Amino acid sequence: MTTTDPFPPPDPDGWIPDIAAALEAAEVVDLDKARTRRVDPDQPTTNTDDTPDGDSDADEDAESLTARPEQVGPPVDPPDHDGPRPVGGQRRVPVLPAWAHSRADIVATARHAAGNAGYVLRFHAVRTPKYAAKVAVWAPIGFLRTLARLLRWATAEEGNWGLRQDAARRNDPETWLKLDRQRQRQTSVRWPILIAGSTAALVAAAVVWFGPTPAPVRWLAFLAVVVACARLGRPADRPITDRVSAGETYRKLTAELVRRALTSLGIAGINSAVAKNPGAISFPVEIHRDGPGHLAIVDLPYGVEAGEVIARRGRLASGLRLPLDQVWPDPAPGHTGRLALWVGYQPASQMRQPAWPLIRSGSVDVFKPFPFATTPRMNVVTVSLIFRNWLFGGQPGSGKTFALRLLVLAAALDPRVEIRGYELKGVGDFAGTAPVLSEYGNGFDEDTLEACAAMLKWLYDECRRRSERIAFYAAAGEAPENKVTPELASLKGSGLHPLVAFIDEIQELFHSPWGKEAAEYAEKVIKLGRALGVTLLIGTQIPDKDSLPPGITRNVNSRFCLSVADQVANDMILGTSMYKQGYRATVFEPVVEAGWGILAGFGKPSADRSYPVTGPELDRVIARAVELRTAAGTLPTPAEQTRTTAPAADVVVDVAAVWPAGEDKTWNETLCARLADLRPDVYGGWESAQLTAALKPHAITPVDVGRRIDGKAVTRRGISHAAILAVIAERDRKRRAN
Ligand SMILES: Nc1ncnc2c1ncn2[C@@H]1O[C@H](COP(=O)(O)OP(=O)(O)OP(=O)(O)O)[C@@H](O)[C@H]1O
Repeated sequence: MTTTDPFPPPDPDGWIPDIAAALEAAEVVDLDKARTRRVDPDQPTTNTDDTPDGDSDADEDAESLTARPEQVGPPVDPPDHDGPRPVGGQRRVPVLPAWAHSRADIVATARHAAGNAGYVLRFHAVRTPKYAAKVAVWAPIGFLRTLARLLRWATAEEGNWGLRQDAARRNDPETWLKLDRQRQRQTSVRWPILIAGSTAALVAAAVVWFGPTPAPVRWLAFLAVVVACARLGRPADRPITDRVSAGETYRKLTAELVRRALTSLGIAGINSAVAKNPGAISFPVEIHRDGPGHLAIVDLPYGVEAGEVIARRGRLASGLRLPLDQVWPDPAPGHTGRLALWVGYQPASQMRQPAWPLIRSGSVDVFKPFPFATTPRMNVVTVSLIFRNWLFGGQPGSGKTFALRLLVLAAALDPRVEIRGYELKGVGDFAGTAPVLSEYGNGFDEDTLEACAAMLKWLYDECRRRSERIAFYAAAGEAPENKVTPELASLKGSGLHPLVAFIDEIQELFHSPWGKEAAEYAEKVIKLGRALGVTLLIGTQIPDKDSLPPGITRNVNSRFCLSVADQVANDMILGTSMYKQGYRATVFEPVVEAGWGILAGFGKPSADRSYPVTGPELDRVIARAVELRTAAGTLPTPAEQTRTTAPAADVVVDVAAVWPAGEDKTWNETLCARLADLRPDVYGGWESAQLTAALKPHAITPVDVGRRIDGKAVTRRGISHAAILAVIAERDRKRRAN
């Protein structure tokens, strides 16, 4: 049966039903025929429109099924006003509206309102000259028009004059005289009122203008009068201000919009169910405001899983006509066919993320959760370090180093935690945290890689030592479950204080000659260390099986997958079939959406953005961590600290940076002087021999460079530009190959 809906679907762009079009489309219904056509309420409605993606939101609107006895939840689109609704039935309206449920929600709503107000203000501010011109033209007209109206009112001729003329035409002097007397009576009252009113207005104006009124008040009053005159003088169809036609790219989430988007996904289960029964997609709760956006809880047709929709997030966003990062589908609690679709007021990339709450104050207890990221709704996501191992994966520029470093900063704020780590990229991303690190290495030279592998072996030995200690305390009844407890972690001399070790860009290690052995130790540490207070944090940009052995990926219990290029990388980091289930970090763009990733291991996986802490903020956190550790007596002294490489100076890159333009060979001493200017703390006082020694590990050999000085030929030690460029090119090639 095909029925003609007299009311077409709302205009998808404006969401205002086109009433004229609806009236045109209306047809006269023969009631008798319509009654015989009426469906047996117990029979499912059939639809001959068998195109799965047909114009379903026009013909198959569950909300218009008034004849159906089945009640599919409460109304899905609440009215725009927040007026009282009847209480009773099966569901009670929450006492507080959804936007007032938490401080974060209130702040988000207020921020959204303030953002809108700001937009309107800016909109009008740039048009001020245009408004001023309009006011200048219309104000005198309005003034004269008002004057004429007042005079007309005082003479009381309006209406009366016409009636008197009529009486005169009918030769009815009695009526004429009566009307004239009435006019005279009215004018005798109105003229004094007008004269007194005008005088009072003039006096008030003079007082305001010439009196002791502050200048801003005076000008405001003048402006108010002028604008009022302009309003009275403007043509009825020409407002002074322009209409604010469009603000942000936000549109209210409605059931119709959700239904259209879901039916456009091409999921056979949804389309066939909706074709048979338009109420197959239902909304158990009203669509409501939730933080800085709207939330729709959707019950999908029987047999369709929320994961199937989540996996098609891009198509869903297309169906909603919104940017991808404004549309956040998630599985909802209840059953697997329940979807929580949250649509933000703005794309997430345009929302301002609050600062990490621990930058200014506070410490961390690694046995308790601490803030790590925010959700698209700007809710805080907390994570923990103890009894966990972490894997961070993502392509270059996805923000994995920042995310990993955030955990190191959190660990630094718990003075009990011993921290050791290596960054194998060699750019000094962790150099700022060095004061609190017991062991630190930076670089991808052989010494650093060997030291990093040695740290993993040391961690494994430490795990063995710790397991003996745990056995001892368990026997004494102090380690229930044979795990480190907060008491044991705090007990000086227990040897069971929390230990956090990090390795960023670990693929460099696994590809090195120490890779095989290191992978074995890493896997053992991950398996053994968890209960013993040893936490390993790993970051990698190449999650294939050579760069990240499966034994490691299988055993880590906390994962943060930032932007990745493909399904394989996604599932290597998050675990098998996560991509299929709809957890796809491929949707994030590197750099643009840096810091966004799928966090798994803390309940339901979710898309979150880690807090970026860098520069002075990072220094601030480390300064506080140093204070805490000094007070607790756990700050590693320089003598205790192991440093395998000079921090954060890559001599090859630095030589390339200071190379004199246009020269293909240059003296070492020229370079040393320039290097000292670039980084006085690292290269200050370097001489030619030192530079030669520093470049030797990179296979850059010195050459003799001849110059003419004061007419004499002088030959000294130098370097060829080509050698430097070759080393850099080789590094780039290796990185790309990785
Ligand atoms: N949570 C975040 N929020 C906003 N911007 C971020 C965030 N994390 C990182 N960024 C930005 O992304 C840039 C790259 O971050 P990061 O160095 O952590 O990436 P990466 O994945 O380690 O890349 P690479 O492997 O190239 O070093 C940073 O310089 C920073 O500007």
